[in-house]
Formats: sequence, C-alpha cells, structure tokens
Amino acid sequence: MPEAPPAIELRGVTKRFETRDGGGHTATRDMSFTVRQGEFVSVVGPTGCGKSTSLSLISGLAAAGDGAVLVQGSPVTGIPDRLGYMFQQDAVLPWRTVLDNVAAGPRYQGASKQAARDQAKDWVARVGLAGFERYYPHQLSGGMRKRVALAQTLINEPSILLMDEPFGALDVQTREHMQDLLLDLWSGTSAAVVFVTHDLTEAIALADTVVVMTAAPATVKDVVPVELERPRRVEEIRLEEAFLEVYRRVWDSLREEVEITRSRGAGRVA
Ligand SMILES: Nc1ncnc2c1ncn2[C@@H]1O[C@H](COP(=O)(O)OP(=O)(O)OP(=O)(O)O)[C@@H](O)[C@H]1O
Repeated sequence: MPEAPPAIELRGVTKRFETRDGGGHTATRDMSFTVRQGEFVSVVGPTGCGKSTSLSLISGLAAAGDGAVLVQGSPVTGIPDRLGYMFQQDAVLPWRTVLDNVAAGPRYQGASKQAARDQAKDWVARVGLAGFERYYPHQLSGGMRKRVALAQTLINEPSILLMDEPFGALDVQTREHMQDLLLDLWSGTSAAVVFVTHDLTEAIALADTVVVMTAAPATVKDVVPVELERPRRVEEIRLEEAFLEVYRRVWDSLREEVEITRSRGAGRVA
C-alpha cells in the first residue's frame, strides 16, 4: 500500500505581504516542514519572525507565494476540511451560554438543536465545566473561558489543529492545567497539531517535535525531536533531566535568532 501523505507539508514556502507604503514584507522564506497525522509539533521562534503566518498558510487564510502547502497530500486552496484553529483571543460569543457556544459547531454542521446540545453537554463535561452549561462567558474566569474555547474547537473533531499561543494570556498555574487538559483530550484523537508559542517549556512539554524558526523572514532552523514518554504531566515533566536536555538544545538553537531580532530593535523576545 502506498504510504499516506503527511497531514501537513510546507515545501519551500515564501510568503510576501504587500505593505501600506507600497513595498513588501517577506514573512516566510523557503520554509519547509512536515507534520504527520497524530503528531504534535510546536513552533518556536523570535517575536515577529513569521510563526503565525505559517498557520495562516496551512489554514488557507493566506496563499503561499512560492512553494507549496499541502494538507493530506492536496494543495491548500481554501480552508481545509476538519480544520480547527485556536487563537490567544478566544472565539467565545458573549451572548451565548456555555452550552450553546460549544454546540455551535455541530449546529453549523447540520445537527438538530437537541443532538448538538447533547454532544455539547458531553464536551462541556470533558473540559471540566459540568454544571456551568447555562453560564454566560462574562460569568467565567479566563481559564474557564479557555476550556469553553477548547471544547468549541474539539467538538468538531478536527484532524488538523492549529493553535496560536492559545494559553498565552493565562497565569502560569491555569496555563499548566490547560496544557494537561489539551494533552488528555488530544491523546484520544489522531489530530495533527501545530502549536505556536513563545514559551519553550510549553513547547517541549506538549510536543513530539519542536520546530525552531530563524529571525524574520522565518525559515526552519532546527527540528528537535522530543522523545519523552506519554502520558505526560506538564508540572512534573519539566523537572526531568531528559526534558532539560531538550530545553538546552532548543534554546541553543533559538538564542542566536533571538539576539539577531533584539539587535534589530524588536522589543519582545521569545
Ligand atoms: N496580513 C499581513 N499583511 C502585512 N504584513 C503582515 C500580515 N501578516 C503578517 N504580517 C507581517 O509578517 C511578519 C510576521 O508576522 P507573524 O504574525 O507571522 O509573526 P509571529 O512570529 O507569529 O509574531 P509574534 O511572535 O509576535 O506572535 C510581521 O512583520 C507582520 O507584520
């Protein structure tokens, strides 16, 4: 049998945006990496290097200039089927209850109101919010809202899951809970995940592979395997020697790119 194509493949992708002054900005340059079905890939790189742009390319929200972007072996021409996308800013609608926010995906896919609500109830429980079905988003903490957003995304059973600093605004403890929850829920699926983060601990704790990007325009500098056993508990794994070894390797690779970015005057660093 022929081997299945990777879930995601970027082949030599260069993306140039037009700027308001009539010029252009190259966000990615000759970028190549692959993600297997069921693989969790974290992407790290200096601030502004082009990490989010790589997600836009995979999602079909931005078109590649040169090179090719493939999902399940086919060139991306619009939003691929069964794609989930989570941003730092969640997409929870303030005028809908928790249950109806989570039920929105199945409703959109044509499920009856009752069937969508039954499915949503199950997902609300899976993210630890049983009993909060009738609450509105303003009645929830930031971490609880994030749980709603996770349920809202995962209820659609994405086979490709793109996450752009989804836990970036949370305090450290809540963030670790969310990371563990994500790993628990993802482990029951075969979704390919691309997770963009500035937090190296988060990147390594979650991933099978860490892709390190260069300073802008982003290209792949290093691909680091994370051979740590699963299931993982984030607060425990980060203290292990094997984890620290991967951390040192990733940081060694990233440090130079962060310094280049700093020397160009960018404020925030990875
Ligand atoms: N639609 C667009 N039009 C013009 N320029 C863009 C557009 N999207 C991104 N850029 C530019 O491309 C560059 C890379 O942006 P991108 O958001 O991909 O970087 P990033 O690595 O995700 O950033 P950060 O680390 O700050 O989250 C930036 O200079 C940004 O201004």
